[in-house]
Amino acid sequence: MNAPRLLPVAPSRDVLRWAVAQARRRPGLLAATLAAMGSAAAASLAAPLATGEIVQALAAHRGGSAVVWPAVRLGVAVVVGAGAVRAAGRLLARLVLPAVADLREQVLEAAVALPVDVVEAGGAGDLIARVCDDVEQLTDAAQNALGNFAQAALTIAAAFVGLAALDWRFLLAACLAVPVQLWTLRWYLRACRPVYAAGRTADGRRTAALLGVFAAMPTIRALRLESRRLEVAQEASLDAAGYEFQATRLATRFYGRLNAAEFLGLGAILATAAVLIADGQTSLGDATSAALFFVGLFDPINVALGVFDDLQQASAGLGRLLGVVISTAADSPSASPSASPSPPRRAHDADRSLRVEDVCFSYDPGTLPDAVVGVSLEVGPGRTVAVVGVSGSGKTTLAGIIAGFYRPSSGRVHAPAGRVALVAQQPHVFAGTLADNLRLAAPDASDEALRAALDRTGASAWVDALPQGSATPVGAGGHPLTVGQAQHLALTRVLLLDPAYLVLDEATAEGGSDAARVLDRAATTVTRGRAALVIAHRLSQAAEADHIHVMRAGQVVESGTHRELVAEDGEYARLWHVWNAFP
Ligand SMILES: Nc1ncnc2c1ncn2[C@@H]1O[C@H](COP(=O)(O)OP(=O)(O)OP(=O)(O)O)[C@@H](O)[C@H]1O
Repeated sequence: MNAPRLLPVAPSRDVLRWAVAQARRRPGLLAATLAAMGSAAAASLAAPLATGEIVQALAAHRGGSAVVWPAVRLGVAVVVGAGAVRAAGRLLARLVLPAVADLREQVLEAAVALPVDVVEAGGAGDLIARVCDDVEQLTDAAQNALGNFAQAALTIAAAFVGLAALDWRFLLAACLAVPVQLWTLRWYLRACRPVYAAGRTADGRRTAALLGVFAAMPTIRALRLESRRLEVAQEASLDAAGYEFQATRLATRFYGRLNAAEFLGLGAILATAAVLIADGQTSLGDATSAALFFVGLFDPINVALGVFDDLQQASAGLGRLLGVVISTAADSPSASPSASPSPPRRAHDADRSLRVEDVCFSYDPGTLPDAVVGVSLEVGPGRTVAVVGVSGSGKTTLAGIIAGFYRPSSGRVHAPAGRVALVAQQPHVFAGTLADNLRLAAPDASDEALRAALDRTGASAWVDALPQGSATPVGAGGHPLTVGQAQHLALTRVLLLDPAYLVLDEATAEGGSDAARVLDRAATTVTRGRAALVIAHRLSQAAEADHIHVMRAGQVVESGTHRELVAEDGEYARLWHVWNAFP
């Protein structure tokens, strides 16, 4: 079995660039957030200083009145600090959550635009893990870890300033802990990075394995493959759980080493205090404040280093999310079917034709032969070109390539006037009302516009007969639609979308005879005025087209008008005679 080709991950510099760009978009909010965090950090200095003064007053037996003012300052510092922390949390949420929401939308948009073969190559699990788990992780980190980290960093900086202000030797003593902390952090980051990266990938594989079991349930049951498939899913789950176990073990060792650093630093400060007090170079109050500054560092340091866990994972997730956006921008033919930048639009420009140039495609290069081999064709504005051929000749694959679902392995599709819309053989009906299904193409369309489109394609007759007309729920769990009705709906949606290019893949093939005539008329209405490529199953459709290409084994073997091809007496003529004998 081929290993899945997972979607790319954006490099760290792109992640950083994205984060900086987001911060720059809201400079006022960023400044207010930093100001609130700074106030909270400053307030955290006041409490140890006031406590030191109280200790000094009590030690010097200065009486109860000497402790009142420091006690008041202590109370004010606590209240102001708490208020500033709350304000900073709210401001930070307003700063980062919209950015995460924007990214989520971009990723969803990009995921929908990804070529089908790219999604299939990585397994749908990879994409789902990114769109669900990574977004959740990033939102969580944006709400908690980021704020906690920034606040802790400012509090640490403030405490070091406080220590230096009391006596530079206290600062020096506290700094003894720093090399151990930095070494611990360096060790931890090096050790946990590959574990987290592998863990996220294993999560993706686990999701893919579980999805595989659910998607193939009938086949699994029919072939009695339950135990084998469960084994595969179990292996993937154990693999993912193994990485979580490794991460927990690393975190435990990490906190153990931090405790050792704290012990070292506090011991050094107390020893320094003892020497300085004995020499009369510092007071008991200042020594108390210094010790409290250092003890006050325990929490923020643990928080700052500890949330690296979350920030690391969020940054890995961000890289994976940006990877989806980047890969779509770089690869997706559906975002722009042309490999080269589109020239500016020019009305009535002869160069607005849909051009397919020497396109090849294989569903599994190296294993399967090309399903489309060196196909070239052109569809001018307002023209209808038909593609015909026996089953398996490559028509549907060609339609998928032109619509941007598959990336050609060579050659290119050039669609200079905009996107290519596809009406597939079996269009999907989305869960929602029938009107919702139409509004997918035109979210702002009024009820009147929907009605006009339904009238034009002739679908209003059966839509009005539905229990609640266009407000009838359809799709999964809703009113069932026939394949013909789903195609009719898809054709109506094309009118609302109004694309320059249209590919109809046997859109009318499934209809019964009366329904087929209605759908044929709808198809004619919809293709009018566009460059339309019709994958024609019914040769009566092909006969009306401006030009016809005949495919065999992935190649175009004949081209011409209906009249020319019948006269040529080749493959098309043979198909046409068979069609007339057994329409
Ligand atoms: N998802 C797929 N994976 C692998 N091979 C595929 C896949 N889909 C189609 N093929 C193969 O590609 C070739 C072209 O198939 P395609 O469906 O494009 O032909 P078609 O002319 O549209 O056939 P039909 O008229 O029956 O829909 C066939 O050999 C088919 O078996």
